[in-house]
Amino acid sequence: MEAGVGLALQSRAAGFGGSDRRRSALYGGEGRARIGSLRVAEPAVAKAAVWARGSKPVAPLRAKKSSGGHETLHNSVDEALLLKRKSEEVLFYLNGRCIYLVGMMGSGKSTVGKIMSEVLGYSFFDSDKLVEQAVGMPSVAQIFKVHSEAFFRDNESSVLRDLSSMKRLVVATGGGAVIRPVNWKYMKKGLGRSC
Ligand SMILES: Nc1ncnc2c1ncn2[C@@H]1O[C@H](COP(=O)(O)OP(=O)(O)O)[C@@H](O)[C@H]1O
Ligand SMILES: O=C(O)C1=C[C@@H](OP(=O)(O)O)[C@@H](O)[C@H](O)C1
Repeated sequence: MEAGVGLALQSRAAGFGGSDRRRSALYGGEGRARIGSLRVAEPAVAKAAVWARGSKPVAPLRAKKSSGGHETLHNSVDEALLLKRKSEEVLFYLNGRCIYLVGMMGSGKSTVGKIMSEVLGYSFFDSDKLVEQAVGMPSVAQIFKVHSEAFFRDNESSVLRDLSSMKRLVVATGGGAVIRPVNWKYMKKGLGRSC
């Protein structure tokens, strides 16, 4: 998810898309990312100018040598703040539509989802937790162990089906949810529901 945030930022810097009005609102007209500051570990990035909101570009930031020898870029930006600003920016366009976060295990879906849901005034659901509650077991690992992965996946699909009829949700899916095509059907149905 960190890379995802970075990508989001890169796409912001490169011109995120959308109307000119929207882009100028996001980037202050210069077509550049106007962000607070950024704390992100990006592989092998030598230098970057970070445009601080409301000021001239700050001096290019020197990459720091990390133990692995790769240069990484660390800035002092609060990703949570960045996510909050991004959520505020997209809220108008969502019109109550749900947000489904997909990604590898441990990529940050739940962490990011909770932050976004607070800003958006949406309900947050972690599909893993809903499956644990539905099955009455304390963890996904236990479900895998006592029942099976297929049993878990069946319940995961049932949870996503139920969520697909709701609105104003941020849903952090399990890393393996994307394996089943039916889950994509449910997520797309959920995305299509607006206020
Ligand atoms: N942007 C981030 N920067 C650093 N650590 C993060 C970030 N997002 C999540 N984490 C950490 O990574 C781990 C997995 O995050 P989590 O949200 O549970 O991932 P997922 O829901 O995709 O499995 C947690 O320990 C969390 O604190
Ligand atoms: O990738 C996977 O197959 C899984 C990822 C986990 O979700 P997180 O991505 O929330 O860790 C959880 O659904 C289960 O352990 C299966």
